[in-house]
Amino acid sequence: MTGAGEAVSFRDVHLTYTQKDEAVLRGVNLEIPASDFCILLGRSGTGKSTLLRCINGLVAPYQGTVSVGGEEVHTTHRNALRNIRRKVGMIFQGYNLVNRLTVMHNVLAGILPDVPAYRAIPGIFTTGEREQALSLLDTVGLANYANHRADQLSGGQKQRVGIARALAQNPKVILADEPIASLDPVTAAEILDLLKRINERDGITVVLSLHQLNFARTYGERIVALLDGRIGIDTTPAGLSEGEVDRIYGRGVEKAA
Ligand SMILES: Nc1ncnc2c1ncn2[C@@H]1O[C@H](COP(=O)(O)OP(=O)(O)OP(=O)(O)O)[C@@H](O)[C@H]1O
Repeated sequence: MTGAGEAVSFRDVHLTYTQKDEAVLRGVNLEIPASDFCILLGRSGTGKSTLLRCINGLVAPYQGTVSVGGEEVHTTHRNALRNIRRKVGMIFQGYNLVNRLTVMHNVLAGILPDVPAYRAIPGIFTTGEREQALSLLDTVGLANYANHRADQLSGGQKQRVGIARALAQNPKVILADEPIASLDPVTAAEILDLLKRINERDGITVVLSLHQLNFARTYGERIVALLDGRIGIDTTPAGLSEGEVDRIYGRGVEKAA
């Protein structure tokens, strides 16, 4: 289990991609306690991916600080960033698997930063590492697919491999950027069930962006939404009123859904 305290913290974070455009994040303050299951909503282009990418240091704010487990992400120390990235697993809408590799090798990719170069480059793994990967494939329900090529899997199965790969790095936090956007509703619910189970079983903090309100309400413990570059809504599923939904998406979305 992760310890008590904040898993992820944003303090007055401002971020821009180009000098000429308005900043995407304009004073984000957000504290996500360890073991939270936090769902991030917001219209397209409001900066959900950007916010998630700040947490593992893929993009950097020009003002403010982001911390993971109390450590600042954007410091000048490369080792600090490397350590934080090991604590933060990421899963993606497009899965980001290596299609020509087996399911097993895709999962083992999660531990590559911890494997010495003489084994990492030729892809040599110990029996213990393979057993651990197989156990994670069992966790995500794909133990029988270890030797299949990744491109032989369905979308839902690919996302399960993505989750197993993230788990392989033994993360404290999992970030999921629209992990169900390409999946049918039944498969999407299965993936969210799996993430929830991992969150509850291992105490891993999960932060995920979604566009589906029904799923946000069913699975979220906490729902936050980006409005005008800030966290404009921070509530629970029960607290997500029609008025709040209108503030996020514009009027009438709930009635149209
Ligand atoms: N690499 C980049 N270079 C320049 N601008 C970018 C870059 N990535 C994102 N942006 C811009 O930053 C803003 C926020 O993008 P972001 O992808 O974070 O939004 P989002 O809320 O995740 O959108 P969606 O729901 O459509 O995935 C958008 O205006 C986008 O065009």
